[in-house]
Amino acid sequence: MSETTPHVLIVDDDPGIRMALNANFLRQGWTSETASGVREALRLIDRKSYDLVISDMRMPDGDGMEVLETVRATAPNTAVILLTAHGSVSQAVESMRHGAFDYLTKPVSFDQLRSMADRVLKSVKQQETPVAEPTVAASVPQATRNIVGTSPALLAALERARAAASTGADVLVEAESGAGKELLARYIHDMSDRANKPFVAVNCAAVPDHLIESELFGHTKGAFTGATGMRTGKFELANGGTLLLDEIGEMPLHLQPKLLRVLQEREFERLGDTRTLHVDIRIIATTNAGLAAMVERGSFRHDLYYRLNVIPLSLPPLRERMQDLPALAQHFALRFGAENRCATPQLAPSFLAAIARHSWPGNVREFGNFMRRVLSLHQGVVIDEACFDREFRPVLKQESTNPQGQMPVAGTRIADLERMHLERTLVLTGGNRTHAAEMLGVSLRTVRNKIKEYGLPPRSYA
Ligand SMILES: Nc1ncnc2c1ncn2[C@@H]1O[C@H](COP(=O)(O)OP(=O)(O)OP(=O)(O)O)[C@@H](O)[C@H]1O
Repeated sequence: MSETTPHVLIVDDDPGIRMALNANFLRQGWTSETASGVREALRLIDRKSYDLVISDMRMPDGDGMEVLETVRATAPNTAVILLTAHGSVSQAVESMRHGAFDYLTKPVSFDQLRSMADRVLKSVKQQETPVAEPTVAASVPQATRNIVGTSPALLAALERARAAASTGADVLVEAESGAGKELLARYIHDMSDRANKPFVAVNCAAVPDHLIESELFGHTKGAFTGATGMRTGKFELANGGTLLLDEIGEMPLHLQPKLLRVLQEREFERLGDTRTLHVDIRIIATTNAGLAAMVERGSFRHDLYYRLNVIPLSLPPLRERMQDLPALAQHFALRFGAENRCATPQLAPSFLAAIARHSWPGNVREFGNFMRRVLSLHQGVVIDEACFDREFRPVLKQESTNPQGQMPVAGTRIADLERMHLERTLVLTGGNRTHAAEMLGVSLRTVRNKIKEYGLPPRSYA
């Protein structure tokens, strides 16, 4: 934010509102400019820098989300307040106001807008100082804005993450699948002094066992059959920044000593090479299985566990922070509107009440998948409880009444067929993933990945 008077851009296709706000801000001694639509606003944002952009949501040539996305991408220190004429989601919007950016429902009084503007600008200023208050208030850096929610449990996790970020120590994030571990890891990176350096993620469960060593450490040409060229490993790629080892519990036992050495010494060799490479990285590992129990069973080395667990962080499952649901619902609705270049779908209070009656065992991933399904299948209408009832399919429960099921009608998407087939198989095997993998003729890893991809609640499956 500039040290002098704030510079504001008002975007509204209604000339009356535009001129009234402009005159009021100018009277307050602010520098104010106006744009009559999205295109003009994007041109101005491209050329000049503003402390604050106040944008109408619906305009003939686009919507305020486009303005917001552009500002987020190009001017992270510019605050955005969106104005909407649609009041049906006031509760969600109120939560959203604290989570992603500020939001006011029209008609707004100038005083109301002015006091929100002051608060937002103050928050930006705090964020620009080196030691900022941990908060998910409006107009904070990109990473924070992506983490939606204001429940005490989430805020406490973010506060701890910020504290961890400032230390530079390695971190172990433990949470259920889909709860937001990777998001939290990115947040730690973005809040740390490595923010401008690479953030490299490796999903240890997704890389086949025989490839993970070269994936991490790289290899020279001819290091093993099939190594036709030199490959730079993820440790090298992350040099200076952060390496995320997602699902660390899946790290093969035989590789764990080598990983321990990198954690301790920050050095390693590429496969097929004798030269020792030194790296400066922060490691963030995540796990959704009880890693401590794996240590007890001997499937994870205790020395590696203690080395990784320098700062343990946990993120509560969604059912323990249900307060975040309205803001998350609104977040997915806004995203749907932006991605599909349509107006942001409206969510009725009855819909918000319906989602709050379920515990979402697959966490934010399951909830996000559900929102995408509802919004895709009910376009152009207010999303209410009836839409919820039609689309909500409690995983397993519905299928378990008739595990054999009937063949779905032609026209069902292949991905839906695959999901249904996987769910049925899991019902038949009593949730045993190993048996399900055998029945389906795929690897256990594939079953795990598909469970994750479709947002099926992991707890249900042994
Ligand atoms: N608080 C949140 N606000 C917005 N989106 C979220 C939030 N938490 C999670 N998500 C979204 O939910 C999805 C799952 O999150 P993420 O991948 O971080 O979870 P995870 O715990 O790492 O999952 P897994 O253990 O399955 O890898 C992502 O699309 C992420 O963007």
